[in-house]
Amino acid sequence: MYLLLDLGNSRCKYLLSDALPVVVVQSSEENELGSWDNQSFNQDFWERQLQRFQSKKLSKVFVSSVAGKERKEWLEAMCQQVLGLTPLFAESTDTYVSEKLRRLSNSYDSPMALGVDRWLAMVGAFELCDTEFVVIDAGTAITTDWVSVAGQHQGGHIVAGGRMLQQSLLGGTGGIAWSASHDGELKGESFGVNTSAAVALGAETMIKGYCGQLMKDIADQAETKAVKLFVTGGDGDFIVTCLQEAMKERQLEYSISYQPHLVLKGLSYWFSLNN
Ligand SMILES: Nc1ncnc2c1ncn2[C@@H]1O[C@H](COP(=O)(O)OP(=O)(O)OP(=O)(O)O)[C@@H](O)[C@H]1O
Ligand SMILES: CC(C)(CO)[C@@H](O)C(=O)NCCC(=O)O
Ligand SMILES: [K+]
Repeated sequence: MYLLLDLGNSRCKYLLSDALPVVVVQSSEENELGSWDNQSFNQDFWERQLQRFQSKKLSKVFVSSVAGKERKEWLEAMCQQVLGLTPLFAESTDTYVSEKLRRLSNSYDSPMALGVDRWLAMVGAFELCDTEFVVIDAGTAITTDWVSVAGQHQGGHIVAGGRMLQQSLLGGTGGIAWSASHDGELKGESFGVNTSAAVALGAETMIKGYCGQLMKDIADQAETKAVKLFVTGGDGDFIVTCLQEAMKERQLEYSISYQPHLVLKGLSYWFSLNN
């Protein structure tokens, strides 16, 4: 069995699979899919999470991690201790060659500086279509990446996600935190009439505005009309709604594909084909 881990900023997603690459990432007789909250990387908690894989006859552990070097070393030591295996970490590379021998090219001058979750999500999407595409990963951060028909990464965005937008306000201003602590339920429809609602609805509006501008920029700059939009991440469902609204306003008809496990899918291809 292979254990694939997508270690995000707040959650860790895993897939147990008996074969690589994983074409359809879902729970089945052969595959087990799940996730846990990072719990601030509490040692005991993580040991318990990994212990559940001790009975699975693992041969390899493959990891996508956006954490720093120290955290990777910590995870490596824990996998060695609990599972008796040294995990292999995926990296952003200059080029990825697909199953159909098409090339996906990283646009960064230092390819490894591109977040590996972004690269793997692009790899996952690249294996799903041979058109121009955009990947939006709405997790702790929202990242957007645009890839041409020829597989050239055209660049992207990194934006604070919904929860982070709200937390930065609560953390950065004493008055807002105090007022929010005096709120009960969220009150207001699209405009909040207490602090928590004002902050939450403000964050939603920011994200809606971002999606609207993104659709405008894609419509203006895309090479083709057959752009495919791939959406993933914990807030993916909200992003899908926002993109649909934005497309309706502009009479655009791009297809949207919600792929909750795009990073795990990309991780399985990256290790299966290019390593
Ligand atoms: N149970 C949950 N725990 C934490 N966040 C959640 C949960 N359910 C939905 N979310 C939303 O998902 C977002 C986090 O997304 P995701 O689960 O993709 O996290 P992540 O993998 O840590 O993020 P990233 O991919 O940016 O590292 C949060 O902004 C939050 O709004
Ligand atoms: C932006 C995040 C944090 C999103 O998870 C991750 O992709 C990352 O650490 N990226 C490195 C910076 C970059 O992609 O340019
Ligand atoms: K993300």
